[in-house]
Amino acid sequence: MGPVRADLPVIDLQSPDIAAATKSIRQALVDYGFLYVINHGIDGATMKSVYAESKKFFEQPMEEKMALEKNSSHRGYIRPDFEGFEADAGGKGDLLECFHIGSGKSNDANQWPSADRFPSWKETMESYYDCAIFLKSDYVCMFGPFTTGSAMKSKYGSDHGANAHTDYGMLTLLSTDGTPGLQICRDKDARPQIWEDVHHIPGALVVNIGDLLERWTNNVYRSTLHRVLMVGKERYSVAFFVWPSPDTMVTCIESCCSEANPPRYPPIRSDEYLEQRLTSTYKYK
Ligand SMILES: O=C(O)CCC(=O)C(=O)O
Ligand SMILES: [Fe+2]
Repeated sequence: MGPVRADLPVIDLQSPDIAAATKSIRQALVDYGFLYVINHGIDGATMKSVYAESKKFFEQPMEEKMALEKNSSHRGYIRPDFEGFEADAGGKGDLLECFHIGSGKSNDANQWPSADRFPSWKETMESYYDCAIFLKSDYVCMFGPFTTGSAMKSKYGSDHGANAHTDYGMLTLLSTDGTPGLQICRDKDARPQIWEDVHHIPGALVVNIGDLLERWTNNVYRSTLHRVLMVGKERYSVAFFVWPSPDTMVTCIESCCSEANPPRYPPIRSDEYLEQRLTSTYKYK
């Protein structure tokens, strides 16, 4: 028998019953750290163009892609076997290719393919980015009023997937081209680990919690271990990572601790935490 299907809740972001939707979101984040959202406002045409542009970029010869290799701000192209998630420390990196875009159109650290050969690349990616930012703001207000940073990653793989890992930031909004492979492991300490398939729901986005939010909520919300197994077919996905603004002090949220359940982690600035995590991920250079 293959892995079971993860029975993740589907949250309708246009639901008129906000109280019920909020309750389901909270429960899903406590139980799984993963959920689906529908009616999220990113239209099918935008999605389609992001995949078409990604495909065109990743299909280029390696030397063309390497001309935009990731810079010190972690923006740009990441070749296969470069991104090593900590969960596999000592092992090899992922056999996936990625392209990272960072927050803000004014951000000079971003790298873009040449406008001659990719006339609509930048515009397409920025348009998706803007939709995701708009969407993210609905979520972020649940956690309090602070501004956020973010990054977007377009990924491509054909033979091997992503090693088991948790995401680092606050939230991840994930879209895939429908090719299966994503799996979650709800109890990271269980042995053997039990993996469940996250099936594709056309048009839905998968939302999951990252380690920073787990830390912020004193482990009330779960950053769930996940991985991507390849099924011998090419697969594209786009992940949008939501981070708090760099100077945010991540100090245990009051309602998540008490005398009996004291904070497990000392306060840390958001940029310090993320830099530590990014540096250890990209140590394979
Ligand atoms: O491609 C996917 O389905 C998941 C990718 C992922 O987990 C990540 O980029 O952090
Ligand atoms: Fe991930």
